[in-house]
Amino acid sequence: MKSYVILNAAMTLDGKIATKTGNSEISGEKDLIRVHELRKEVDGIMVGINTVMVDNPKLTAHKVSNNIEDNPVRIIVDSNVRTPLNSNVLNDKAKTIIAISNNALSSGNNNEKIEKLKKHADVFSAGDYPVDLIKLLDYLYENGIKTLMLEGGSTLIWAMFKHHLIDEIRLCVAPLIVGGFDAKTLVDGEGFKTMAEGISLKLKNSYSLDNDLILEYDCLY
Ligand SMILES: NC(=O)c1ccc[n+]([C@@H]2O[C@H](COP(=O)([O-])OP(=O)(O)OC[C@H]3O[C@@H](n4cnc5c(N)ncnc54)[C@H](O)[C@@H]3O)[C@@H](O)[C@H]2O)c1
Ligand SMILES: Nc1nc(=O)c(N)c(NC[C@H](O)[C@H](O)[C@H](O)COP(=O)(O)O)[nH]1
Repeated sequence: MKSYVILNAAMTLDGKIATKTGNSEISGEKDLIRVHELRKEVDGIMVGINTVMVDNPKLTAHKVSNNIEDNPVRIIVDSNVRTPLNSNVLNDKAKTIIAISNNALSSGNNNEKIEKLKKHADVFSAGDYPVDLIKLLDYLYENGIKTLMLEGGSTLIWAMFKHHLIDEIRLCVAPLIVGGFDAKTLVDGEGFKTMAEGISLKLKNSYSLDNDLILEYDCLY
């Protein structure tokens, strides 16, 4: 069994989730409240290591609650043990799991860093390289994370789609165009070769929040 995964993200109308410089303040205030309500509802929240390095997010429900018990378990997918020790995700506001690769664990080069991380987080290893997402989701489910919010970024979102691990999408489309070959889109990675291989979606809800449009889809595999 694996966790039920809800991808939540905000993109510009031209499909970017950050500018070429990594700036990603896209959602309006009402959408951010929606995101934090969702963080409060789910058991876990997962991001890729680049999102931690670029945004230094807290990944708590701090906009809607001060109660630590409302915060989901934070999961960082970090094959090479790059999580900075002063990251907000290592604060004491919620439990954190750092998922690393078996190669990073067995090389011996990261022993000191792993010991330091273990003071603030659980460290779980799966897959030689990169992190084996299927094993990670099994582990999360076995450890009580039945619902998991995926917050990005583009590379991890691709890997999760490739393995058919995303069940639902909640997307904020902001009325903005930023362009840029190097700006991250909702899904990057290697991509499928044909439309036929693409993930089909079923639109189940759509509504406006001020100037933002919220779209909700189920993934059909
Ligand atoms: N607008 C939004 O909703 C939103 C949300 C989150 C992040 N972002 C933006 O996304 C950008 C970061 O995205 P990104 O694509 O560079 O990085 P990412 O956050 O997706 O992290 C990718 C990294 O995760 C690691 N990883 C470990 N195991 C992996 C696996 N099995 N598959 C894939 N990756 C694995 C790799 O080191 C990889 O480079 C930032 O600019 C951030 O601001 C935007
Ligand atoms: N829905 C959404 N709208 C945005 O405009 C935006 N930038 C993100 N991005 C998610 C990403 O993970 C951010 O880093 C956190 O939103 C940082 O916020 P916190 O410190 O965790 O509250 N997500």
